[in-house]
Amino acid sequence: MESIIFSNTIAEDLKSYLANHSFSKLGVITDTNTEKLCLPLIKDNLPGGFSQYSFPAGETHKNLETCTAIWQWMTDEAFDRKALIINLGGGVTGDMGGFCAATYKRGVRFVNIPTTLLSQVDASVGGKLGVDFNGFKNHIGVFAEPEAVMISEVFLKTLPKEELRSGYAEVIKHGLIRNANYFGCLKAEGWEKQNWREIIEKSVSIKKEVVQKDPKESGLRKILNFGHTIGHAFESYYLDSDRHLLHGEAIAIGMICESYLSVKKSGLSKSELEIINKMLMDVFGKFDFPVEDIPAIVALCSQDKKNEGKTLNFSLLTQIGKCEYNFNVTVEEIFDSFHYYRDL
Ligand SMILES: NC(=O)c1ccc[n+]([C@@H]2O[C@H](COP(=O)([O-])OP(=O)(O)OC[C@H]3O[C@@H](n4cnc5c(N)ncnc54)[C@H](O)[C@@H]3O)[C@@H](O)[C@H]2O)c1
Ligand SMILES: O=C(O)C(=O)C[C@@H](O)[C@H](O)[C@H](O)COP(=O)(O)O
Ligand SMILES: [Zn+2]
Repeated sequence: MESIIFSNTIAEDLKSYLANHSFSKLGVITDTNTEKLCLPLIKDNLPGGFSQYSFPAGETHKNLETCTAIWQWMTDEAFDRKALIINLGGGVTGDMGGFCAATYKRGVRFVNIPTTLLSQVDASVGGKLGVDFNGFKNHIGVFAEPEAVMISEVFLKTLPKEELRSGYAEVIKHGLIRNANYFGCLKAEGWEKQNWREIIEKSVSIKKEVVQKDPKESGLRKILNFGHTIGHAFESYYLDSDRHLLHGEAIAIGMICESYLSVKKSGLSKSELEIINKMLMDVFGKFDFPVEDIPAIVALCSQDKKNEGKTLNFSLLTQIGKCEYNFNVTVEEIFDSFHYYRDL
């Protein structure tokens, strides 16, 4: 598994990391925001002559077209197999930059420097890399580990509040699936004022523990996907619309719908469902969407990676802090969960 370095002095720590690792060329991948806001924090400590590529920020650019541009840049820069790539950005940069590195000339090494809360607590750990394809989330990708992940809260200073909140959805997920005490300590009111260092370290330890036991998601790792079967469907469906949802916002909707399904299918109590709903509604509010959209959103669930054949497999809660996987859910039950959410 990759080494994860928590750093209060990211520029110095990166400099010494690079001094201790040999590479033929250094490439830095950013998006347009992290180029402006994050690269200046480390740039002076990078070796002269590094090459940089920036793609337009946002999920709509997490696709094969952007990968082609990145692979072209690597080719133009004559990166060989001893090159090292640094992915400096959020989950989109980490997933896509990592995917490009892991496939270029069958794989060059890469280091992730996650700059959003979401990517620090979740996306940069566990080696899931990839891009969206024809409306399906992370449909094309590989598992490959970065050489190292360097996490620093300094980047969070410039992060917009809604992006911080998006990351908080994955934090809530970690408590719900694996640690009831952790969930109990998470704030709803005043959620934006927290000890992020403690939260990042706790979430990373939960994610690492699960991934170490099942790196390629043959079983247990599916619990990290709680809220995502339905959440991804919402995220994809509204990607190009004025109802656009951030990843965590979509997962928050997914976690409410899937907690409702957990009452029906995996024994979650109604009282715990209400606790979960209150937490998520207090933090995220209610997402309004037309009833006519429901069939198309439900249809997107059919491409979820946990499914086997036509069987829709969900990861569901048995209680707060415990999640199990491979629950077969019918299309009608998914419809019910959407109506439940709308009626809250
Ligand atoms: N691989 C995994 O295990 C995993 C886990 C969770 C999510 N994901 C993926 O991660 C993506 C979501 O990640 P994300 O929320 O980080 O999205 P993102 O990478 O799009 O970043 C969110 C926004 O914040 C900006 N930004 C990044 N760092 C900043 C900073 N320090 N200051 C100001 N702005 C900054 C970005 O430019 C972008 O506009 C989704 O594609 C999701 O599927 C992957
Ligand atoms: O690491 C995992 O495993 C996860 O499922 C973490 C999720 O938060 C993340 O969004 C992941 O990218 C989803 O993966 P996918 O296999 O459903 O595309
Ligand atoms: Zn996620």
